[in-house]
Formats: sequence, structure tokens, C-alpha cells
Amino acid sequence: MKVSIAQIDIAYGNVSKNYERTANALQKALANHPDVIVLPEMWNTGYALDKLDELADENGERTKNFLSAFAKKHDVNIVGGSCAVKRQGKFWNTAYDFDRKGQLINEYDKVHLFGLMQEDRFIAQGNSESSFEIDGIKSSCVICYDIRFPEWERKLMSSGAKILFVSAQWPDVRIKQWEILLRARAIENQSFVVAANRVGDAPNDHFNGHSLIIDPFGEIIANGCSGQEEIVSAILDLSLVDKARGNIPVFKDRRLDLY
Ligand SMILES: NC(=O)CCC(=O)C(=O)O
Repeated sequence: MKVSIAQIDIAYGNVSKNYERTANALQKALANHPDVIVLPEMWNTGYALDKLDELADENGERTKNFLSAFAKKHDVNIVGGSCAVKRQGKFWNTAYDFDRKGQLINEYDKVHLFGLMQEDRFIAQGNSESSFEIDGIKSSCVICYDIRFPEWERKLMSSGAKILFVSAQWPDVRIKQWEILLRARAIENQSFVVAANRVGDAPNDHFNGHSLIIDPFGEIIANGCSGQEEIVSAILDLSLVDKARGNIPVFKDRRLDLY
């Protein structure tokens, strides 16, 4: 399976510019003929959380139509990052994922809200799991701060998922933690981790990308280390998941009678 991450610069509070940039990045990613393209977190608005009343996507309609149409037109799966969405009178940080036919195959509201970036003041907590299949391969997705809660990934991955997709806006000041946390999630769940981060600046944060693709042994196989917008691609040899889980069957060896 070939995956391509669109590591993009997200314009703070500028929805039209972000749709333009995302469309360009998706088009650029096609050059690699990927099976799936992955986007960063909250790409439609950036963390302009105090402006969501005017900026958030009503019921996610614009986002879903945009990503679905692209997936169908180009016969490509899209793990659509996440977008600021207004739904049922609240704001959500919602991921939408699509198959090659443009069908919505997963919708996930971020479960853990990040207080340091004021997310918990404006966004409603998600309460549901995230699992889907990409070309028949069981997968899951989480959003940014979620990766600090290994019990959440363990629960999501215990259904047999082989790929964990992560969409993020993770500032450069903590980028070493980003790498260590993602490599740990890959090793402990014996899965691929495909993690899309952004680049660029927001009023209080700088982002240097460092999008990563990590194999089930924790090895980094692709790294968006330019600090700029770029497409980060790799071919996932999914047999490595079976090899890792065959040699050291952690999911089978868990003591569910104790924890
Ligand atoms: N957008 C986020 O959830 C950021 C999480 C983060 O930076 C962290 O250190 O955790």
C-alpha cells in the first residue's frame, strides 16, 4: 500500500486559502500514485478557535463534498485529516475518511481536547471509536493530542487494525515528543503509523512538519523533515505487521483479567 502525506501550511482563520492550498497539495500528491492521501488536523480553519462561529463548516458538508469528489474523481482513498465543524449547536474537531468511490467510510470526533491550545474551551469532546478499512486493510485514525493516551490507541488497534493514521497540528517545541510518542504507538501496537503534521505559523505556535511514516518495529521509513510544505510518501509492506505480531503476540498475551 502506497501512502502519501500532504504536509501543508495552514493559514490561520483563512478558510478559502486553506481549501486552495489543500486542493493543490492533494493534486501534487497524485503524482506519486498513492493508494491513500493523508491530511493534517483542522486544515480548514487552523486553530482560530475563537472565530469558529463564522469559520466552522456547518455539519461538515463543504468538507465532505470536497474530499468525496476528489477521492471519486481520482480513484484514491483519503484520510481527510480533520476540520472544524459546527453540528448540533456545538463545534467539533472532526475527521472524515473516504474510499476510492468517494464514500464516507469513517467519521471521528477528536476525543482528547488539548488545553494548552485552548481547544477544550471551544470544542466538544468526541465519544466514539474510529475504525475503517482502506482497500480491505483494517485501519484506525486519531487526532494529535490523542496520541498521548496509549490506552486509547490500544483499544482502537485491538480490533486487528494494521495502520494507525494520525492527523495533527503539533508545534515544533515538542516535536521530539511527537516522534517518540508515535514510534512508541507503532511498536506497542505492532502497526504502521502514518502521521500528518502541518508547517507554518499560528499566532502562538510555529510548526515544522516532521510528518512521519513508521513501521511496526518503530523504524521511521519516511520523514517530512524539510520544515516546508511537501508530500511525504512510502510503500507499506503490510506483511511486517503479521511478522511483528507473529514473533511477539502482544495482543494475545494481554492480561485482560488484570487490566
Ligand atoms: N493539536 C494538538 O492536539 C496538539 C497536541 C500537542 O502539541 C501535544 O504536545 O500533545
